Amino acid sequence: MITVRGLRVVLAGRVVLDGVDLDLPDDGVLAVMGPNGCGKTTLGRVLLGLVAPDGGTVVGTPTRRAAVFQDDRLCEHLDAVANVRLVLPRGVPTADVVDALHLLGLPDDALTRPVRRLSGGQRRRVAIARAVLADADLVVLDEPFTGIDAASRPDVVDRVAHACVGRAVLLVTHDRDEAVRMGAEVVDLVPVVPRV
Ligand SMILES: Nc1ncnc2c1ncn2[C@@H]1O[C@H](COP(=O)(O)OP(=O)(O)OP(=O)(O)O)[C@@H](O)[C@H]1O
Repeated sequence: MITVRGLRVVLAGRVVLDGVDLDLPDDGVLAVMGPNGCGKTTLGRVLLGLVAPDGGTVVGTPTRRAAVFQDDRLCEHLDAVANVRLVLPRGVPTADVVDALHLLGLPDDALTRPVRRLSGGQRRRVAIARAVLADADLVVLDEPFTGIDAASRPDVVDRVAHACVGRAVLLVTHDRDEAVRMGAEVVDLVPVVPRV
């Protein structure tokens, strides 16, 4: 269990998170919702170790962590298979990587081109594959399904939910239906009210 108590984060002199309490089970999805700027991404970045808390405690964060960030953060000159291979142990057959990318809706002709030449939705699928195939105990998914077309989105959500069974997942989303589909407990983050 990851336990967050009284979390406070100050960025550029502004209090972004204050008094945040939440529990993220080792095997479960917690969806964080709330208005733009309320600190959802910042919370995910704290769990990933990218932002240090200015107050409160975060206990139980596992060592192995993976993420889908709002920007894809792919290695632009590598193809989809090579991007996923970055997080896999040596010896995983290429056919297994290809199968995983197919399951997330990548067509054959998108597998072997540098990812800089893929569409936005195709790149997203590669970023998702890389995060869920990594051997991580915590997966932070920051609006992961943005750019995935409406027709295939439910299937991608289901595949991600299936791939994440047995890990702690923090899902940042603006879509309550998506959170429910992921089997998430939903937490509404309240924006910090500036003191005057
Ligand atoms: N590096 C930074 N330096 C200063 N302020 C920042 C920084 N990153 C984020 N912020 C500010 O912190 C606040 C929270 O940002 P954050 O991205 O966590 O919100 P969010 O809830 O994820 O928003 P959205 O729904 O728009 O993605 C915002 O007011 C933002 O401007």
